[in-house]
Amino acid sequence: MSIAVVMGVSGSGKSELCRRVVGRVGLGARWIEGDDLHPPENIAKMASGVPLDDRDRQPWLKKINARLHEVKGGASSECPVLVSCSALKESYREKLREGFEEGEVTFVWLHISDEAELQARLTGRSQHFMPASLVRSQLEALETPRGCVRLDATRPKEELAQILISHLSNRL
Ligand SMILES: Nc1ncnc2c1ncn2[C@@H]1O[C@H](COP(=O)(O)OP(=O)(O)OP(=O)(O)O)[C@@H](O)[C@H]1O
Ligand SMILES: O=C(O)[C@H](O)[C@@H](O)[C@H](O)[C@H](O)CO
Repeated sequence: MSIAVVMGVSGSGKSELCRRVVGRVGLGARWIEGDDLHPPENIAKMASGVPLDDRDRQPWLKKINARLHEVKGGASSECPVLVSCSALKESYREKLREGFEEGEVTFVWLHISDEAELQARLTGRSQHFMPASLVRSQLEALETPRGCVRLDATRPKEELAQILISHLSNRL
């Protein structure tokens, strides 16, 4: 199974990219939205303006990994699975790929370091729990991923979608 974890700080465009791509890379492709798997206390913490710490993120990462194994059990091997998850640290990425074979999980990093742009994106997003005040902590927590597919998150949305689609198509 081909799993692409679309990662990056809050506001980098993970959900937007997955939403655009999932219906266009083959019938049966799946998208797991990492934010949907946070325990309620994590959501409440972020909404109150306090960044998550390593301990908060452990059950969440474990749940995403477990969901991936479930999907693998039921999926056709030709169908890619997209995951949107910040995956900010190397230890988190290790947790996400636990139990998968070498090469089965690809990290696609939406790279952006422009704090003002990220804040503007989060401020412009309605009905979302993540406050723009947490952008700094996200950038501070991020550990540069190695061996990932790196995309410039400031490029137009559709251009990014096309790049990911062609990457996934080449892997099938
Ligand atoms: N390439 C882009 N250029 C300009 N705006 C973008 C781009 N990608 C996403 N956006 C916008 O930025 C905002 C944040 O995008 P999105 O919700 O996809 O980010 P995210 O990384 O999933 O954030 P979070 O981790 O907080 O859920 C949205 O309003 C989205 O439309
Ligand atoms: O690791 C984290 O701190 C979280 O995943 C955050 O990135 C939020 O889930 C997300 O940004 C909110 O949408």
